[in-house]
Amino acid sequence: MNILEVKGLTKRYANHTALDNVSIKVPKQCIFGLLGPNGAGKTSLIRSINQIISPEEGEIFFDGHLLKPEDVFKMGYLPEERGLYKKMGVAEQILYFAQLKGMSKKEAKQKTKIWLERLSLIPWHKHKVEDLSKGMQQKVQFICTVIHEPALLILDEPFSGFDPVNAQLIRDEIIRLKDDGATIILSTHRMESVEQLCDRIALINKSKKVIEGTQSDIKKAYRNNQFDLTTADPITIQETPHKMIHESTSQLYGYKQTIQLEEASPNDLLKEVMQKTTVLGIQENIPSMNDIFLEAVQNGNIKKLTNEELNA
Ligand SMILES: Nc1ncnc2c1ncn2[C@@H]1O[C@H](COP(=O)(O)OP(=O)(O)OP(=O)(O)O)[C@@H](O)[C@H]1O
Repeated sequence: MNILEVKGLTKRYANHTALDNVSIKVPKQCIFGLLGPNGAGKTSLIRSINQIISPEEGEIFFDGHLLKPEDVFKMGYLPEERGLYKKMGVAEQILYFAQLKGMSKKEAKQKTKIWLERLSLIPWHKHKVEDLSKGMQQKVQFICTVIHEPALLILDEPFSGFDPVNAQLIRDEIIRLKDDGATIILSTHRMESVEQLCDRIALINKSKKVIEGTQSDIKKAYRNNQFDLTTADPITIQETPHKMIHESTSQLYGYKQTIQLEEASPNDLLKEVMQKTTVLGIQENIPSMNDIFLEAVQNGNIKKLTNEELNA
């Protein structure tokens, strides 16, 4: 079951088309990475889902029905440009946003205490927001976004302004929110977080969706038959169809090289190498999401996913 389905969305600003016939499907309780270079159209898509802007064409379905204004109460949106009232107290502000999203004062108070404890903000709860460091303010904004336990959370660069320890804390909280039943759309340029968190990914480039699928299907599609091979002695792989693309000598243990297999299988490679020396290790070089992003956006190399029809 999809919590969100976007069908054929087109958004134009004056004479610029920011979204061109974009469709995505976001299944319930997944972390969905919305990726794309600057200016691709991600914010335009997020704002359309939040009903901040109106697209010219297309439809958005939320939880099985055509999106309606009151669905905003079941969503939480952390925009890239943060918007807290700097002169307001920390707890006061969280309570304000919680009630704005429909929570009773009693429930909002209970949840505020839990979240302030979770994110180590209890000593600051009476301070004005402007007294807090940037990272602490980011934590307050995160709480304001999630306090009403929305079914759909849209987080735009949620890790910006955080040190590595607090970024990990927020990553852990995102996983906890998913485990508790929420669906999360995560828009970020931090590819290590995408690798760590996202079940599914859509890549938007130049206003169009160019890839959509599970992280594992996307990685399978971009496998390039490269293997890191470590051997006891330095050897040269000359025989076709192997192509050695890099050789480096490990100072600690064995000799490592990266082999590009053309026609051959890893077993063929191993058979050949085993006649010459001892194999200490072989591992497939799976492209990272960062490699795939660059390949798709810079080189325009868009691979078809095997189950693409499921995502069309
Ligand atoms: N209000 C607007 N008026 C005119 N053009 C706009 C407006 N908002 C966005 N655009 C243009 O639409 C395109 C898509 O912008 P959008 O903010 O959706 O991209 P993005 O993928 O979120 O980028 P980034 O990663 O830099 O935040 C850009 O070329 C942008 O200049």
